[in-house]
Amino acid sequence: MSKADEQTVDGDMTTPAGAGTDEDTILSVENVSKHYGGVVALEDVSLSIKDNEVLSIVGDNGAGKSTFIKLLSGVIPATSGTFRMRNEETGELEHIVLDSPSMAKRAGIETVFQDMSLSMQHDVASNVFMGREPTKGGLRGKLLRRIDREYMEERSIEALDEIGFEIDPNAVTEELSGGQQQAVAVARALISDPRVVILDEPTAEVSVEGSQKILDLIEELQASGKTVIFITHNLQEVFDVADRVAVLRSGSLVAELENDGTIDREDLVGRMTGAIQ
Ligand SMILES: Nc1ncnc2c1ncn2[C@@H]1O[C@H](COP(=O)(O)OP(=O)(O)OP(=O)(O)O)[C@@H](O)[C@H]1O
Repeated sequence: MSKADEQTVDGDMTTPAGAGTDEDTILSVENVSKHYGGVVALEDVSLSIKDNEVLSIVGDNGAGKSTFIKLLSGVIPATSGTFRMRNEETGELEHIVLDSPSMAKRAGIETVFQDMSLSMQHDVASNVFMGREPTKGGLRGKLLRRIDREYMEERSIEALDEIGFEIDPNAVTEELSGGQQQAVAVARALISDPRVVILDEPTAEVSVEGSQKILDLIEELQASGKTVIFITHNLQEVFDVADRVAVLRSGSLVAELENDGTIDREDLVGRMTGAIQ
């Protein structure tokens, strides 16, 4: 059953999913623009991302989707605008600076880019922990600390199991299917227990079967309390798993729609192309 159907059947009609008040917001994007020289990639985008929702970002080629997630993941700085994130302790939305990937990670935002940035010749456990290898040993500085391979393998199995995949931690990554590789990339993102997970076209290079597993994985992430931002060109996937849809066109946010069964595919396409203003 698609998300829209579920909400039509089971939804609380008094508070439509994602209807959102400020208290629901986990990440607030405020008047954000990105210009590359004279090219306007994003212009004055404001969007509240709700805690624990699956938000899909759609738009035609060049609409600004990649730019938007590069800003959220600290890969490129915004030209102007503000980001605020809910502080878990105080409950307040607090200004965050997203000037580098490590700052985004520190804020609790992890991104799985379309290329997944996996090291294909290395095994699964090495990829899950890439750059964050746990160590053990090192008695009063006399022994060198060494990588805790046993822990890496155990934790990789667990992390993959949590998202519904059973993959040998010693398997060479290039020998996995596209869907399994995507799962390894997601498991790596989850190792630091982020609050917001961004998936950039996770099904683009994956078989139909694999795509369904990725959609299930998105639902698992949501069930485990994560907020998911999901970029796709496949509108059926949007209808299946998104709570809300944000439409970008020529760098502007032109629509925010609840996936409550009322979105008309042609209307959505029209908003993406500009046929509907
Ligand atoms: N590094 C860059 N330098 C100059 N212009 C850029 C750069 N990156 C993106 N742009 C421009 O910014 C605009 C938005 O591009 P972006 O890649 O964010 O769109 P997109 O929605 O992700 O497109 P696609 O679906 O094709 O990936 C486009 O006009 C693009 O040509």
